[in-house]
Amino acid sequence: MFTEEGIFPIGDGLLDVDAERLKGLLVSHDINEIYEVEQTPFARGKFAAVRRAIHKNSGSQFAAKFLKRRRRAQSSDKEIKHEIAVLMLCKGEDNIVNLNAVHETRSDTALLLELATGGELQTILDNEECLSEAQARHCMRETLKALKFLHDRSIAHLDLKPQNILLTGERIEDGLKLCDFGISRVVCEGINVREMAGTPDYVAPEVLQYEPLSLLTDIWSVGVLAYVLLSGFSPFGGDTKQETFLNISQCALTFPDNLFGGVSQAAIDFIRRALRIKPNDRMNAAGCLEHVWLKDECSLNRQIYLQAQHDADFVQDDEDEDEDDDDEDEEEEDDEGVENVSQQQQQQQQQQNGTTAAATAAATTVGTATGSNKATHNGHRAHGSSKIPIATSHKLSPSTETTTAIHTLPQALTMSLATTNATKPTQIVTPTRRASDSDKENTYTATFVKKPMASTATIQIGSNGLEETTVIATLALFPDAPTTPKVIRKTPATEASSATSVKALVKKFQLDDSSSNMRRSVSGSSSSNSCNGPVICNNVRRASEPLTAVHKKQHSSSSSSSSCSSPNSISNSNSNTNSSNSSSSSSNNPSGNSSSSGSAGGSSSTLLLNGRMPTTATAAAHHLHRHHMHHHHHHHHAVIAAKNAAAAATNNLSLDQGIIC
Ligand SMILES: Nc1ncnc2c1ncn2[C@@H]1O[C@H](COP(=O)(O)OP(=O)(O)OP(=O)(O)O)[C@@H](O)[C@H]1O
Repeated sequence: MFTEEGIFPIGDGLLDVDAERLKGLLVSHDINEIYEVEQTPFARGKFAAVRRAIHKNSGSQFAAKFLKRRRRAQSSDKEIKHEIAVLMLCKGEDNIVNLNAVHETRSDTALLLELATGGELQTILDNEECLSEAQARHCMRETLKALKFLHDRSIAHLDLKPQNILLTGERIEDGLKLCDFGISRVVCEGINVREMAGTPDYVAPEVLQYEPLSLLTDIWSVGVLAYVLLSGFSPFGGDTKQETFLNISQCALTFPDNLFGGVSQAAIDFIRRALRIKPNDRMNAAGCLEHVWLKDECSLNRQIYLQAQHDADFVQDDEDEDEDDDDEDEEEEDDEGVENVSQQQQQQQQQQNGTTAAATAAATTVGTATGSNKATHNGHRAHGSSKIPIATSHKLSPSTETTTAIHTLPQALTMSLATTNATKPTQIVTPTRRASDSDKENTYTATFVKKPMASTATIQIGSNGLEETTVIATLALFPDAPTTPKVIRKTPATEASSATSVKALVKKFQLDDSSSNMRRSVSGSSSSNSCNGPVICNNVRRASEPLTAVHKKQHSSSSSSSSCSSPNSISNSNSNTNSSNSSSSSSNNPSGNSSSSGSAGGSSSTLLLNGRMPTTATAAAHHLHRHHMHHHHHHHHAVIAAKNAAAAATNNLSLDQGIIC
C-alpha cells in the first residue's frame, strides 16, 4: 500500500492529493508563458489531447496531456486528481512516465509529462507485426517492472496495452515507459472495485463478468500482451466485440503453429500462466518476473548463442559438401553427427525453455533448382545455391521416411531463404499433405510470411522418389498476405483484414481446404474437443450498450467455463471506456516522424493442415493446436535453424549480447 503523505484514497479506488502536496506541481502561470505548445496534438486518447511542449528557457521537451475538466456534463476533476496522485506515487520509477508539472486552465488540466520520443509500442507492432522473442522478453520485463512498482502500492493499471507502453528512443532496447493511469484503481482489501473499463482485446474475464477487480486483473492483460508481441495476433480477438468477449470468457487460447512455431516453450508457458480465468490461478507481477522466460537470461542466451554457432557451422558444412560430392558415404556419417548434435541441442534448448528470437524473411525469388543428395535417416541437410532454395537429402522410402521428407524439405528451404535474404520474421512451412506410399510425386506447399508480404513455395519431389531428388521451388508473392490482425487497430478492420483471430485464420484455412482436396489426403485425429452449437445468453450488459454474447460449450479442460451472469449496473463514468471505439487514440511518433498505424496490404494467412477438417472454428483451432504438437519436433529444428540464422543476421542477439555467458 502507498504511504505517501498527502495522497489518500477517497473510495471507488480513487486517490486524492491534498492541496499542500499538489503545490509542488501545480504551476499558476499560463502554460503558454512557460512552454511553446504545439497546436496540433501528436496523439489523442479518449479523454486527452497530447501535445509537444517545449520549455522556453531550457528547450526541454515534454508531452502535455490536456484533459478536459468536464466530461459528459460532469466535473472530471476527481479522475484527473487521481491520475495526478498515481503519477506522483510513481515518481522516480524508471519504467513509468514522470510527471513534471500541472497547469490548469478554465477548461483543461495539462499534465506536463516526460516525453517518450519513440512513440507507442503499438506503432512498432503496426510496422513489424510482431517482435523477436528477445525483444518481446525485453518489453515484458520493462512493463512488469513498472507493473510491480504499481502493484506494490496496491494500484492496478487496468488498461495495459501496447498503446500505453511508450518507447523512450527509436528502438525498443532504448527503454520503455508505462503511461495512462486514467483508469487505474487502488485495489486492496476493503476496497471493492468493479469497473467495466479497459480495452476489449485486453480485458480480463472478471471485468466482463463485472466481478471485483484485483491486481491480478492486470496479469491477464500481461498474458495478452505477451501473446500479441510474440505473434502479432490478439489471442481472443474476434470479428466483433461480442465474439472477443466470448473468447475471453472461455479463455479460448490456442498457439497455432504458424504463429508460434519457434517460440520457446517458456514463453508459451508464461502466457498460459497469465491467462487463467480465475485471477488467483494467475502469477502475480513478481511471479511473472521470476518466471523462467523472463528470468533465466543467462542460460537462454547461452542456448541462443550455441544454436547460432551451430547453424553457422551447419551452413558451412553444406557448402563444403557441395564441393565434395564424391564423398557421399563419409558425408552420411557427418550428417548423422551433425544431426545428433543438433538433436541434442534441440533437447537442451527445450529443456532450457528457450529458442531464439523471431526468424527471418522468405525471399521472393522465383527459381528452379535440382539437387542430388543421399539420405540420412533423419535427413536434415540443406543444399542450396546462393540464390535458389534447393531441396534436402532424403530417401523417399515408404511411410516412415516420407514423414522425414516432409519436414526436411521445409527446413532446407527455410534455411536457404533465411541465409540469403534475412531481413524480417518469417513463418515456417507446413506441408499440404503427406505422401502416401504409392506417391511418386509429392507436392508440398510452404507458406513463408514475409512482412508485409508472404511467399508461397511449391516444392515437388521428383518422380523417381528415392535416391535422386529433383526439386522445383517456386516462390511467388502471396496476394492476401497476413497482416497485423485486429490487435486494437486504430481503424476499423475491413472485410479483407478480418483474419485476426485464430478463428478468422481457421475460416481462411477452411476456404483453402475446400479449394484443395489435396490437403485431405491424410486423416488426422478427429476433434474430440470440437464445440457443440452455440447457446445464446446474456453475458455482459452495459448501460449504454447491451451486448449479447454467444457461449459455446467449454472444450478445454484447462479453461473452465465461465458463468453467464448479468452485471447489475455500471459503477461510474469510466464504464464507458470500454466503448466500441476501443482504440480511439491516434498517435504520431512524438519524435516528429509520423507513425503508421494502418495495416499493410491484405490480410489472412493460409493455414495448411493435414487431416480431417474441423467442423467449427474452435474445433479447427484445437485441431491446429494438435497439429502443432504433432509436428512440433520436426518443425522445431527447421524453425530454430532459420530463426537463429535470422537472429544473427538481424542482430537480435544484440539485446543480450552483454550477458552471453
Ligand atoms: N509522456 C508521453 N510521451 C509520449 N507520448 C505520450 C505520452 N503520454 C501519452 N502519450 C501518447 O498519447 C496517447 C494518449 O495518452 P493517454 O493514453 O495517456 O490518454 P487517454 O485519453 O487516457 O488514453 P486512452 O484512450 O487509452 O484512455 C498515448 O497512447 C501515447 O501515444
